[in-house]
Amino acid sequence: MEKDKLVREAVTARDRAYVPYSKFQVGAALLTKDGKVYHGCNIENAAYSVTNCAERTALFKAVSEGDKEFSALAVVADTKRPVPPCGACRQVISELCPSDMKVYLTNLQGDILETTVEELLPGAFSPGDLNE
Ligand SMILES: O=c1ccn([C@H]2C[C@H](O)[C@@H](CO)O2)c(=O)[nH]1
Ligand SMILES: [Zn+2]
Repeated sequence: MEKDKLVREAVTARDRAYVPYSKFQVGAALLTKDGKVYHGCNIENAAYSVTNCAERTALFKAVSEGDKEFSALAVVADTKRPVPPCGACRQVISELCPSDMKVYLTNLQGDILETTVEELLPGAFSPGDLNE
């Protein structure tokens, strides 16, 4: 799938954000190796800290449906610069996606920062560090 199409999917996902507190809508679109797209939006809570970000929503939806092979992720918000994922999402992305996978960080003005999982969290704590 083309980058621009995946970004448009993320914009669609963003419209479904549940953000009564921050009013800051974020959307994500996660492409699987076999061409399926999982949408994610941020979902807030009156107990603020249990909010789930758009990126983790998309990843958790995919894994819970049995998908675990991913080829790209797009994220969008109404930010001046392409929206940077938070630290928690970087950790989860790095656990579940290949390190060389493309991540498209975007905003509503159409700026796109093309990065990779490894660049988002270099030296991430990973399953191999558990010494099992
Ligand atoms: O990359 C990001 C950054 C922030 N948020 C959400 C969390 C919260 O609902 C709101 C403000 O931080 O934006 C995301 O979903 N993804
Ligand atoms: Zn996050």
